[in-house]
Amino acid sequence: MKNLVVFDFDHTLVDDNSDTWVVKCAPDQCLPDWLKSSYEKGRWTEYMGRVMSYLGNSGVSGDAVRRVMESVPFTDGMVEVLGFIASNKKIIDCIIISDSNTLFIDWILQAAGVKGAVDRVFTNPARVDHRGYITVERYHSHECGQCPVNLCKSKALRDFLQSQLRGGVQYRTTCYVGDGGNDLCPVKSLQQGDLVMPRKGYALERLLSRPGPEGRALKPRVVAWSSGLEILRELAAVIDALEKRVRDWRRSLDRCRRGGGPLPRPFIGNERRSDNMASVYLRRVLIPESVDPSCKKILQENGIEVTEKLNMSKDDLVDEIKDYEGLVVRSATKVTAEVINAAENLKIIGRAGTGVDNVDVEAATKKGIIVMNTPSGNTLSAAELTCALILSLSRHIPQAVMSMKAGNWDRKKFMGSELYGKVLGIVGLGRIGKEVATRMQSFGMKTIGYDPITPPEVSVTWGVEQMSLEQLWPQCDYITVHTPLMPSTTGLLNDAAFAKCKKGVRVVNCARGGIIDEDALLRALESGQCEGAGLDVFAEEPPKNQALVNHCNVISCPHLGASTKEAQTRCGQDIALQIVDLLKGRALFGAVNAQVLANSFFPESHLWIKLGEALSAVLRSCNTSKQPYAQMDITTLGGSLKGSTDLMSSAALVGLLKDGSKNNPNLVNALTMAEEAGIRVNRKHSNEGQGLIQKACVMEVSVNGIWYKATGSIQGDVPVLLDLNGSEFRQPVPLSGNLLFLKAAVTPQLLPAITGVLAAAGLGMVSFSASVTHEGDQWSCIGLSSPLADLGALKSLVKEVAAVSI
Ligand SMILES: NC(=O)C1=CN([C@@H]2O[C@H](COP(=O)(O)OP(=O)(O)OC[C@H]3O[C@@H](n4cnc5c(N)ncnc54)[C@H](O)[C@@H]3O)[C@@H](O)[C@H]2O)C=CC1
Ligand SMILES: O=C(O)C(=O)COP(=O)(O)O
Repeated sequence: MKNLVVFDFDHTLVDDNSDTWVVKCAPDQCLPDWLKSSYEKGRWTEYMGRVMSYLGNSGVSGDAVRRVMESVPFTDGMVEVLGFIASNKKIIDCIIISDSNTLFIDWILQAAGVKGAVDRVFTNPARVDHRGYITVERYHSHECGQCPVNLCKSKALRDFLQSQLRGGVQYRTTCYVGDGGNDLCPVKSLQQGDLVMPRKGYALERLLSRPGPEGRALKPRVVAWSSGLEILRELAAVIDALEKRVRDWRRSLDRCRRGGGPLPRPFIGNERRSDNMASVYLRRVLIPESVDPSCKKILQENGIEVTEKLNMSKDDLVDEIKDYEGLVVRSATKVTAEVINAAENLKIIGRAGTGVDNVDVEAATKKGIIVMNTPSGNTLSAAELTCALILSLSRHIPQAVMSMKAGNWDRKKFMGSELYGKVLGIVGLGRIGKEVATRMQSFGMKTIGYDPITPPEVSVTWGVEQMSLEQLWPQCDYITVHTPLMPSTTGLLNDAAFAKCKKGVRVVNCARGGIIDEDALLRALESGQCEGAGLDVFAEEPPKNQALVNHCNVISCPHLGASTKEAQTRCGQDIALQIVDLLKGRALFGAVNAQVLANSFFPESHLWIKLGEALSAVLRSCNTSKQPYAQMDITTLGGSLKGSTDLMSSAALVGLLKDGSKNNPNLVNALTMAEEAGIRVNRKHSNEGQGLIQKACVMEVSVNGIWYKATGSIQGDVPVLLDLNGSEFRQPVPLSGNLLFLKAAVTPQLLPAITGVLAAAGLGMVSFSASVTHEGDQWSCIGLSSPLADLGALKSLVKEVAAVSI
């Protein structure tokens, strides 16, 4: 039996509203007032029709709209969720029911390469008409009094379920993931055993948590989510439950075979784990600091041996790490290049938290070790501590507490100032920066900020106006930093920046020591340019130099941003589950250095990885000079390989670099190793398949100015060669086994002479393919029962010979 996942689109799969995103195409990126005010409640599709006509009339082409739509951001973790669904298609069907339109959804899914996860989309039909304008129509008419006129999601879902039932498909569990008020109607029709996943902080969650009938009468289980990881976990649990059923069923079958029980009913389900190349073997994990116990428990429940050894010195860690395939740390453990290079077996470094500045990610990548963190587990706790420090600075709470404990009652000394109406500058508008902004706005603070990546039109939707740092410094009463520690953020707030600030500015650092230059801060505090600082983090932890900590206007904490029960539980669980998901080949979440692996969880991707490796093995064998490679060009062809170019390039490099390199190349380090070996890598995708071949990979390598080229594809479950060095194989050559490639002018004597050599070596011919003749020569590929050890005897018969075992 299958499971069904139903997604809303806007603010669920994507982190914005695709219909309002389209305004970015409009002249000056805004719509005229007459158009905006023409919206009538419940008649959104008609309004969108007018918006699209307006865009058409303004000269905005369908292609221009498509380009803008392709930039709509996916919600955190949703691409991974879709990847997971795509790799479990045998047991998960997935549909989208949305008030957007067919064009937008299609473009956005296609651009992210996740369309394969979705079986059906129920939304307003849209098309580009003969004028090049986009037109949108209502999805259907319905009689539900509670939904907008164009779409009742409940009816769409009911109709789909009924038509599936007619086709013999009944779902075991339906999981509905949504955010908005119009998701309430379908959710009410779900049954016991189903699951509703409302997005945290959005209308659906509020409606479901009301004490009224909506919340109470609901039959399905409700689990709120804020990132795709939580959805992934629920879906993974559904699959685990299914796998348990498979195990139980097998046991019953065994019993029956031994004559001990009735024949169990046939079981239909996905008994095969996705066998992609990202699956990693992990037996032992070391935890050298205090990580929530749930981490150890989850890892152990999944058959991993866990050793906790706290307070290890650097040398102890260098000694100890050799025996482990996994390492889980927080911020105190410094995972230096020395530690990494001593870690002979290490495959994963898990950071139960956000910042990875304590891990030498570059050294890990070079060694092919995956580094992953739990990016959202402690966001709220860090944001709350930041707010607490801002409040404490404004009212001198810590100093007043200390004074009272010393027996004083000093009301004058601790005169504060209100936050209301003050300006808070937020440098770094990522997860934590955003949460700080929305919380401090409730105190009436004006929030301004700077972030080189977060678009101003996005931050403005949560009340933060962006500007340059030059403009920001002089306006702020308070400044808080929320960037990672990197060369570009080290000393971001330094003497020069303090000089530009308002006299009496107060600063908070809950991100990383060093983002605010500590010496400059002390000077600013002493001169009165800075009136107070709230510090949770220090350049050196614990700080040996106590000058800042001891300053009367500094309030400080020993790196407590993530130290809440909730954050620790989330981070501990998240990192363990992420490791388990990776081991089981389900999904890759939170990797900071192995994004290329994320695509390896899509169906068929393991075959494409195999093809990349096989093509490079063929080309490697052609390079008889054994000179180093200067360049590799990879082109993927065909729409469905869009998004797989990087993965295929890394796979091809793995194949190319395997020869003669000391380090083991893998998908994580292939690109870095190629760079080190001086190989220029060019990656390209073209949506056009070549001739009849709709999906293919073309790989070319150059050695000493000579180019070798192979084109391959997948047929059934097998990588095949279509073309070698310009000679086309009309009958594709399966790339497996012991293969002999020969280039020669076609003569009647050639084949008997070759078979004679093979027979003399005691080898049988398993297969034979020949290319079309190219410039008088033909490439042949002979499959052999065993590898031919000595190619010498063939060299006198042919122009080129290469042997490879795949
Ligand atoms: N005190 C504590 O216990 C905790 C500290 N942290 C620290 O907070 C940092 C931020 O965490 P998140 O918000 O989750 O990360 P995030 O990745 O969501 O946001 C960081 C933002 O900084 C921006 N940024 C990068 N360079 C910048 C620059 N030069 N100027 C301005 N902005 C820049 C990025 O574009 C990004 O939007 C982490 O890197 C970590 O070091 C995180 C959790 C707990
Ligand atoms: O997650 C982060 O970046 C933090 O700074 C939290 O560090 P911790 O896990 O508390 O050592």
